[in-house]
Amino acid sequence: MTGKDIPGLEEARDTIPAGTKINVTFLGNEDLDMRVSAAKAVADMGFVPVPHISARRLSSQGQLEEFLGRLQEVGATDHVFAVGGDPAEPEGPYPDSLSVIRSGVLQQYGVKEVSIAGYPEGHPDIPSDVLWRHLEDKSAALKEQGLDAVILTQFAFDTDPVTAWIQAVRDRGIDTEIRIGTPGPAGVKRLINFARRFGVGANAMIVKKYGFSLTNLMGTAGPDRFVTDLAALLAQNPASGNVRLHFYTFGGLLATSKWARDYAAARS
Ligand SMILES: NC(=O)C1=CN([C@@H]2O[C@H](COP(=O)(O)OP(=O)(O)OC[C@H]3O[C@@H](n4cnc5c(N)ncnc54)[C@H](O)[C@@H]3O)[C@@H](O)[C@H]2O)C=CC1
Ligand SMILES: Nc1nc(=O)c2c([nH]1)NC[C@@H]1CN(c3ccc(C(=O)N[C@@H](CCC(=O)O)C(=O)O)cc3)CN21
Repeated sequence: MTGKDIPGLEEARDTIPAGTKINVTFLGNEDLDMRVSAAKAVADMGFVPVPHISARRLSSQGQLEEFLGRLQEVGATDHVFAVGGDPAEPEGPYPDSLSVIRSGVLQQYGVKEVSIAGYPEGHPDIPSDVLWRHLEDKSAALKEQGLDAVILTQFAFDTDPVTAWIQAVRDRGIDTEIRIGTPGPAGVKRLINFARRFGVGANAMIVKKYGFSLTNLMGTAGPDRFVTDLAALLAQNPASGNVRLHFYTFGGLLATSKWARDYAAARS
């Protein structure tokens, strides 16, 4: 959820299982108060907040500590997502999430588990060898610091790069839990726009397999086939290890939570 989504969370709360992790983004158009209020709302409703920390958006160590201090007051520091951040140039002392992890500041505010980003299709502005080196270095740094790690991926519409990437992570000896970024049901136009913005593959072939068409932007699309296909592919390969889903709620929290509830119910 974003800092603006507290009403959406209230609307969806009865549809989300207690204890569900809910991430709170660190967007440039939101401020500290909004991020802390959203994390507090998540905790107050019986869910587990995972606030995002965007390294390149931090102007100083003081700002990082102020954010973590405020989050700790509302019981929202057990889990965080440490990510680089989209600014082309760092706004302060942290050029990447590795430098936030290595600062040692996280533990001082009660952080126990850190999720880090994964890119099954790479990143438009970061070379692939740099991404892999940072994934390995972050995994090692978290181990050294005694912090639990989770890898949370960019969303995708195509299961092929996702399964190949999971294999590549395991081949590097990284056995961390992986959460595959999965778009919750949302308007097709919105899905395509977000995919473009973040460099996620969405050509005609990919989206046809996923379940929508580039020539009809009117409807909505959910991850039914994506999740069903992914589950089947992972079941064929036990070396995939611990792989779960992370939903991006581009179409709102309620639409995603209803989708997940109904999908699970249909299979139980
Ligand atoms: N996967 C997700 O859900 C999200 C991803 N992102 C974006 O993904 C990007 C990378 O994040 P991480 O994997 O945590 O990287 P990272 O912090 O581990 O950094 C890896 C390397 O990429 C460089 N780098 C990081 N962000 C950059 C940028 N915006 N432009 C140019 N170089 C950059 C760093 O200097 C470093 O060398 C960032 O742009 C981040 O904002 C942001 C929010 C959510
Ligand atoms: N490279 C990268 N940077 C990101 O910031 C990012 C990713 N990848 N991958 C997906 C996640 C999810 N993100 C987001 C970002 C914005 C909204 C959102 O609802 N933004 C609006 C509405 C704007 C719109 O409609 O375009 C807002 O009110 O801020 C949701 C998820 C950001 N994320």
